[in-house]
Amino acid sequence: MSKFGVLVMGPAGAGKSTFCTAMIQHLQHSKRPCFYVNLDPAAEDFAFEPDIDIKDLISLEDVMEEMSLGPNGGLIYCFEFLMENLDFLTDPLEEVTEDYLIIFDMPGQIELYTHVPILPDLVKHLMRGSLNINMCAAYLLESTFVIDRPKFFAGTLSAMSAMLMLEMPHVNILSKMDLIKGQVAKRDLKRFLDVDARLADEDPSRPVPSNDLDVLPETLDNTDPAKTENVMAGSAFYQLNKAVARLIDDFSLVSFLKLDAQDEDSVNAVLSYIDDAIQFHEAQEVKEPKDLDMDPMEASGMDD
Ligand SMILES: Nc1nc2c(ncn2[C@@H]2O[C@H](COP(=O)(O)OP(=O)(O)OP(=O)(O)O)[C@@H](O)[C@H]2O)c(=O)[nH]1
Repeated sequence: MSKFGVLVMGPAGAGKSTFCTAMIQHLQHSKRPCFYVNLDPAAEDFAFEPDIDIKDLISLEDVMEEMSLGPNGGLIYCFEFLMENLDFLTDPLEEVTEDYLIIFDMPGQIELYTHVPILPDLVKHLMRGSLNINMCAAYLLESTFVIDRPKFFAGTLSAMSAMLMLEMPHVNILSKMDLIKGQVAKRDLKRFLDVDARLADEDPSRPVPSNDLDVLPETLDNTDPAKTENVMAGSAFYQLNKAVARLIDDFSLVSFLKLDAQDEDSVNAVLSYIDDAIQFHEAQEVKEPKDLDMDPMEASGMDD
């Protein structure tokens, strides 16, 4: 029997916990069970009480105080401690059935996704060990980053780095779409997302490409003389930006879904992509005849 889960990741403040809350609410409205796992040892004030909370094992505050570590070193220590005490996760997760969506709310320190091998080891344990969880990652970036393109490219690269490191299906998400207000910002977003974005406006569930090489020359604000120097064609900085954009573009590695956590249709659209990535519905369909208490011969059509 498989289990199904999503690892909600992204930089600090990207809207991970808000998205988890919106997903739990939406799943409840749809009468789907979910199991909420908080893996942020610094998180407080949950809208929904987690079913597993890493803070019951170890808290960042205690580690920082007792080990005299800073927030990043403390977080790595907490995850190393979790890896030494995996039963804390495994035992309760063993009980979760295949109709549940397991939501893992992750910390925002980007180091965890890019610098150390802890997360790949944890993901391997969840996906390949006895738990056998079909998982995907949901990587959130703030949509307002699109207006500040160097920030957006950096964010896109960090999403790509997490994708390469974790080797699991990824759903990349532009969060806080409600903040994209005003004609300039909307035009910026639309131009940035180009043709597919216009299609995505018609179908909010359609993923949109992460980048568009045509917008790159405007990557930097040309009203700022200091920055304008960098935009000059041929400058090393410009060429580097262009090469990075082309690399991402050529491999079509990163595309984004749009999310407004306050809009249930938007949450539903993102959830559909997550369900597809983990093949949630296929497993439920297989399960249906058993649920309906059908004769196995009848269910398989062998009595015809
Ligand atoms: N306008 C708007 N604000 C949002 C949205 N999602 C989150 N926020 C706000 O963004 C801030 C950060 O949101 P969180 O959900 O705590 O972000 P996080 O990624 O879990 O943050 P860390 O746990 O610090 O990594 C909060 O003030 C939220 O209210 C959204 O869709 N729209």
